[in-house]
Amino acid sequence: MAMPANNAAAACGDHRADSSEEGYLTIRNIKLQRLPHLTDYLPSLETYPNPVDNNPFFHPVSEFYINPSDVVLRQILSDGFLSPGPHLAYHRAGPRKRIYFEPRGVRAAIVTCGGLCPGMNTVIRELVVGLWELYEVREIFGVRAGYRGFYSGEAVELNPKMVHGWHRKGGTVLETSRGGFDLDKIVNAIQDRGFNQVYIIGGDGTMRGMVEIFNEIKRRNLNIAVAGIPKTVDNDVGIIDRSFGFQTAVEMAQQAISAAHTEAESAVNGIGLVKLMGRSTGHIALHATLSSRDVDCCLIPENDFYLEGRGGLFEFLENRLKDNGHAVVVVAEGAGQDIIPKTDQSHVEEKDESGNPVFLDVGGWLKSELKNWWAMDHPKELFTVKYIDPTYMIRAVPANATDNLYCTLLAHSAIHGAMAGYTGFVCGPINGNYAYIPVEEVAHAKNVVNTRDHKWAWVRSITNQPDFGRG
Ligand SMILES: Nc1ncnc2c1ncn2[C@@H]1O[C@H](COP(=O)(O)OP(=O)(O)O)[C@@H](O)[C@H]1O
Ligand SMILES: O=P(O)(O)OC[C@H]1O[C@](O)(COP(=O)(O)O)[C@@H](O)[C@@H]1O
Ligand SMILES: [Mg+2]
Repeated sequence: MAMPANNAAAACGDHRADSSEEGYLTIRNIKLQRLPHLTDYLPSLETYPNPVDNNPFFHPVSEFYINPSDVVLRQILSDGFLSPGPHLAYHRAGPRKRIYFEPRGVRAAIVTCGGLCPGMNTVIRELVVGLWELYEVREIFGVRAGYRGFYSGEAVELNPKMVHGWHRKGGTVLETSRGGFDLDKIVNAIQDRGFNQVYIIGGDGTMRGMVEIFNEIKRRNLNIAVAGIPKTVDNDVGIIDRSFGFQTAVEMAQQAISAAHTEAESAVNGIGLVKLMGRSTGHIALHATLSSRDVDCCLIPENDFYLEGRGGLFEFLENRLKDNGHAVVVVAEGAGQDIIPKTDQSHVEEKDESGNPVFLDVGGWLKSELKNWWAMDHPKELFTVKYIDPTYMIRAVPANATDNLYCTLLAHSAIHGAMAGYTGFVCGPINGNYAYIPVEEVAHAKNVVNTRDHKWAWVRSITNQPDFGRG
């Protein structure tokens, strides 16, 4: 008998559900975020036993399966007096006892979109291996080169043998691209090719596209589950703890900082300047600064800065050079965009194919400003700026061990969710536990550095950098 898997009220017994505000279900002190499910618009879908039941490697015990009423709390820190509840929660990720797809009837498609990020190949590999080994799915396809690949070419058939060593490679074997989002063509192609599970690996832009795909599939009443796996080297996707590949990128960034430090230390009045990725968020710069300890000043898009006068960057560096003889500055690519003088050409904001702003080169500009400043103020003293821009080197690498494990759990969570009939969802860790989150929410939740919290205070206590008038 089919149990409406999404309906936590039914799962918990209706008497325990206190109210059902739109988008949420309040059960006692928990406000559970509603998760889209195929039965929302196809109410009479059949269910099947989970094939993991018969898998000789799992021997599932009763605790193995996740109940529809198992939740992950959004906030684990709260003031008991100020926030007595109800507390926002999401459905917990993991295998369900009954599933909504007959495994041999599944035709899965996997696509990667947007910029590279360490671990993309691991996610693809684990989707293929997980679908094959856990659920006995035999029709798995890789869509080539991003969203446009749905309608512009044939998908590649994948199996565990083919993807065996992919976790050791950087980039994405399926290839990726920006732009090329054509809703009708994409959904027509999904329908024509008979895909009934679509796994989308991408960042904030990709997730906004996924919302449209999911809504269109729903509008057409199609029995197709759409699952998202958030990918962003910038760590700018909200709600989840962090994105996969981010830690690997921070590790790579540290190598650039370490080289800048060596160069600066070995020169008279040496400045090591490192520009790091981070389109409009400074997470990579911040984490690389905190973990390296060699950084004297960290400039991020969330915190405006200025060069001249009291409390400015030049004054700070002057003191640092006097005290230490060298200094290291880390700047995120999106920082300082408002103070870089614009030429007539650069006045027109450039955009990439996906509509993301293309930034002016803050590193190159800062390097020349530093040289001009020193030449003006100390014409007779030696001075060196060594500028390092590792750009793609921090993201075009295989994932480290932690990220590889993380990618595996993400892929398996996505599979379990789609098999359970959930759709229009993204999976990710919240406070260390894997959850399913409606894609609509993830697509609009940006994760920026909070310069008012402890982490930023920690950066300032390590660097002693100025607050640039925010004090
Ligand atoms: N608002 C949007 N609606 C639909 N598709 C979008 C939207 N923004 C981006 N996309 C598509 O998502 C894909 C990846 O977007 P992009 O911003 O380049 O990377 P990321 O997803 O990593 O942020 C591209 O194919 C792009 O056309
Ligand atoms: O040159 P590309 O491939 O467009 O990528 C550059 C951008 O990609 C990023 O790594 C972010 O990419 P996503 O938005 O795809 O995650 C930024 O840090 C950087 O500005
Ligand atoms: Mg993005």
